[in-house]
Amino acid sequence: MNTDLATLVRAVDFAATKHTDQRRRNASATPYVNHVIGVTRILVEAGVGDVSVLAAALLHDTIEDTDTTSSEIEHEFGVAIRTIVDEVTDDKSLEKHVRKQAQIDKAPASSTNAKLVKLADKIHNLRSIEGDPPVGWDEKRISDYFDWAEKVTNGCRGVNAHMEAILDDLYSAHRTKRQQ
Ligand SMILES: Nc1nc2c(ncn2[C@@H]2O[C@H](COP(=O)(O)OP(=O)(O)O)[C@@H](OP(=O)(O)OP(=O)(O)O)[C@H]2O)c(=O)[nH]1
Ligand SMILES: [Mn+2]
Repeated sequence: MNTDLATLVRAVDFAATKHTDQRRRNASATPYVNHVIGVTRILVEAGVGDVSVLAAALLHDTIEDTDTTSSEIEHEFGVAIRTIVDEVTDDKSLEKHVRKQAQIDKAPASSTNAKLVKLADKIHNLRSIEGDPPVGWDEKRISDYFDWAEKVTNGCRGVNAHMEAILDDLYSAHRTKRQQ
């Protein structure tokens, strides 16, 4: 089999297995793996064809949200993919506000590949917040997430015009809605 295709299938299977007991926090408790598959689809539709970036997108929440370790990713998928996943992994031992600020601060110096995954991750989260928000999120929490995401994605600009245009539309639609 084509090795790129094999890597992607192994990554989707690895992600589905690792996230198997996790659900999104929306009312219908969507399987968590739908998020990482959706993020990867956004990249493909934005013209990203690098298999390392697409596999890293499939794996991007495994270290942060499951028992997966960085060395396990390296062992299974190699150093290039491990490096991208590490770059988009938050340090969960930090307090939430410190962790959120760190994403803003670290974004501009991230690699192009990590920026691509971050842009797609934020697009997927913002779209799902608008259409099917996490249970208990009021308008203020939603607006705060939009404001924070904009700061992070502003630090990731210059790597993909298609995703940046999607984000511009999401932020401007949200601003219009907020003013109503
Ligand atoms: N929009 C949305 N998000 C959900 C849902 N269920 C789980 N999440 C996850 O929650 C995170 C956003 O919620 P926050 O309250 O800001 O963050 P926290 O979980 O890290 O504390 C995202 O993590 P992340 O993907 O690691 O990205 P990031 O936002 O931390 O960069 C997102 O994937 C859902 O139903 N809708
Ligand atoms: Mn994510």
